Amino acid sequence: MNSQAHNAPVAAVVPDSAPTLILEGITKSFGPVKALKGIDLKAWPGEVHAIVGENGAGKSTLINCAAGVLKPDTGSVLIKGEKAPALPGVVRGMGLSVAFQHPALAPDLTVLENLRLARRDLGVAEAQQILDRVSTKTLAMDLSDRAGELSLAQGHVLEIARALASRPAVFIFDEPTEPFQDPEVRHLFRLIAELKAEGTAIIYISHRLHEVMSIADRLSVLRDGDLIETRPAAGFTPDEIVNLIVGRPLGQVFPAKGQIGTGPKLLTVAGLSGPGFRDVSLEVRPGEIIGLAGVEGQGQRDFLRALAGLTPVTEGDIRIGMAEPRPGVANFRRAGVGFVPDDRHSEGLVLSLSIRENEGLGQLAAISDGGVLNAGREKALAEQIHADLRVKAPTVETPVSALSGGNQQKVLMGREMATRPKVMLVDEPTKGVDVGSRSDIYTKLREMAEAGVAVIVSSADGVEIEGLCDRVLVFSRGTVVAELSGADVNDARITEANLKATGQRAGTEEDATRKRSRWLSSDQMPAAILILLSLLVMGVTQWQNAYFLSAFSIQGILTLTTILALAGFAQLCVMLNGGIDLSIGPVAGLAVVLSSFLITDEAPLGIAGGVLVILLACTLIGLMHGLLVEALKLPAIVVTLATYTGLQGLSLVLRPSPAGMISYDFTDMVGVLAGPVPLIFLLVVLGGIAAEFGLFRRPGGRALRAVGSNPKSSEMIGLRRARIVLLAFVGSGALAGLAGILLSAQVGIGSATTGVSYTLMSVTAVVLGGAQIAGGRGSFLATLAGALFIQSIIAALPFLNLGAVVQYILIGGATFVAAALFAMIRKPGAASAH
Ligand SMILES: Nc1ncnc2c1ncn2[C@@H]1O[C@H](COP(=O)(O)OP(=O)(O)OP(=O)(O)O)[C@@H](O)[C@H]1O
Repeated sequence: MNSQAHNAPVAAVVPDSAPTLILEGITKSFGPVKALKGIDLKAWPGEVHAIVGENGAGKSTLINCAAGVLKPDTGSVLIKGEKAPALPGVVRGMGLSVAFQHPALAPDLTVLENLRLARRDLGVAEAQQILDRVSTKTLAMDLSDRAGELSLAQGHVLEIARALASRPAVFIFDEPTEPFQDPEVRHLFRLIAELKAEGTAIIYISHRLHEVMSIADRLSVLRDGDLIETRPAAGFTPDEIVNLIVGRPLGQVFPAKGQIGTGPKLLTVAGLSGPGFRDVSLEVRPGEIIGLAGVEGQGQRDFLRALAGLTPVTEGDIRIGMAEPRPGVANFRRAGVGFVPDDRHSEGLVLSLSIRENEGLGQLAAISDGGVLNAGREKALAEQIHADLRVKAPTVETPVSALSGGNQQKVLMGREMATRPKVMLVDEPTKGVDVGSRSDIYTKLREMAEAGVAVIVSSADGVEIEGLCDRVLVFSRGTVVAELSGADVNDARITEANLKATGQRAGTEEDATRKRSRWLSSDQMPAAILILLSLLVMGVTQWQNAYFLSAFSIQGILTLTTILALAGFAQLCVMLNGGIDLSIGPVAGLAVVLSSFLITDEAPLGIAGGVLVILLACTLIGLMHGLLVEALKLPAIVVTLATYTGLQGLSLVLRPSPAGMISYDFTDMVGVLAGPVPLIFLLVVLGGIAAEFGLFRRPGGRALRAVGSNPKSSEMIGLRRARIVLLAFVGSGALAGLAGILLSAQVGIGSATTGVSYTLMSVTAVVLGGAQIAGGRGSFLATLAGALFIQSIIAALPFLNLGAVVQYILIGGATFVAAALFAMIRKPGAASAH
């Protein structure tokens, strides 16, 4: 249907100004799925244009086309009259920002750094101002908090703040209030009113129709990729909107409340305490749905997760029927607990698997015969859920990553419901779900309660709690402060209970713990610890053997530290992107072999020429790795494993046995001292400081960490991921080459096997330095300190009369301890008080 006719500006709503955003004839297909079928839409300054539609109608796809995240198949996007390309960074620069439905944040970066991804020159004071403008007291965060440690609702606040930081002329909100409660929603609406008054054009997508009705000036309805209606919002009745969205009249959204049975208790919780909540008691009888309410972060979510066996309980009992499940989530599941977490992406679904496989994961035993999966039964199960919850996807073989947000939620809900649990725990049951499917989910939960399942729901949506639940526990500061039932289960009473009870969690002790754990989890902390450990190793060895700390051995340790640090830097470049470079050793080895041809006394190009040629060759190897990883989408480990063997072979062909003396002039040059310290060591320290500054203080370094931390989000906010990955590999090749060139001066002869051990040693230095193998975190200075620690141990052992075996045990053990320590310290929430 042609939407143009409905899309003209309406004088009562819009003054006669030009639209800030014009979408013209946008079409977009994903294979056979026609997500958008020729959409025309305009947004005017000072207007809130709401877009509603059922799950999979095409809302997010439309927004992604407007933001340049997706390239429309046809049609154009005009911002302030200018045609916008499909490049998110450019589109943002033209004045369009999106607060995405799934926050596009880099979890390993701080709040401030995430804000600066949107605007490089953002000062601390302004960043704080922006954050204060978006955040309520309950969801407040520090600029120095890591994004990965924030709660889901705080993540949404940061997402909105990030979009606001670039001062957009068009501000698109894609389901911004899903994790918000009433006070946060009201706060957001005040912000939107201010933005409207400042002349921002606002596009607002939501399934919460009462919110849409209260904020929208104009409303568009999308259905199946068509824009079927655009009118001033005041012209719609709620029933009419529902009818347009769902394509059928819906009647009652919530099913009638239940008759609470007198049967045996389904779930008994007595005096339960755990992290975030204390002394909670509850009995659930057949036929009732229990709601958990409270301001964000008051313990209700922690309590629900404890009931799922996810967090350890410190005191109290949980009984399912008469049985007491053993600790651990697997035991709780076996005892009949179904759980739907609020963060479906990180905890609920396996995005790369199909709908069928995700549904099957819920009951692997039931769909297997003698340990072999029965494909037919799995398919039948998935198709049943698909039909029951009206999941919108071509087939059950569709990967979950290709579903719209609301449909993903239905897949997750369906999986847990289908396990026929005795206790059904649901955190945000209808997050992102359209009004029609909400009704289906509520009906299913009610049917479960009536069939004798203990149903407990935690929700930020007061309307949902009021409409669905028979009894509500209101949480504040970790305890239940009110229990409401019958007619008292309403939004007003819940809010009243919240207001009466909620205080801020205070405490200088908590702040001190936070500061301490923040330092412990900082990127530079490993450097300090490793330097101390290295000094300790050297001190103990000197104490045992007075010959150890001679000028000669100090120079030896520092020279080898320099070489290993360079190899570590090379590894770090790739690891920050979430890859691993197995070829570092062979590249360094090839550089040694090439040096024995090009940096000799008879070298044809002179020393400088030889060094340059070798560096160029190694850089090209890095470039080749980057191109292969990006063009063929192969994992770095596969590409560099292949070149590991290839380069090693090449070195052996060039130097089957050690030969080719390295020029003494060059060896002397490398050995130049500044006092007792080799000059190259000082240079590598300076280089490490500069690289560290670049990594943490320059936009390029921040982009590198962001890409490693969350590649998809980085692309959505306009970082050139492919280019960054390519540059990282180029850097890696060059640095490994430089390490090899210096190594050649150290060994003095061309040998094909000299460099090989540097692959594993470089990984060790980087991991000791606290880098995250999955990408996003690492430190050049800590890698340098890691290299110093390793070389100190290697140098010390002969002086302590200990063999090489001890060296392997010590370094291996230290690496293991370091990795375990970092994993523990950096566990989400470990450094956070939220
Ligand atoms: N990357 C993708 N690959 C394949 N299909 C996709 C992809 N992204 C979206 N789709 C499909 O395009 C259609 C529109 O999806 P979209 O996410 O735009 O819906 P939506 O209106 O935002 O839904 P929701 O309210 O659930 O968020 C859906 O059928 C979805 O499955």
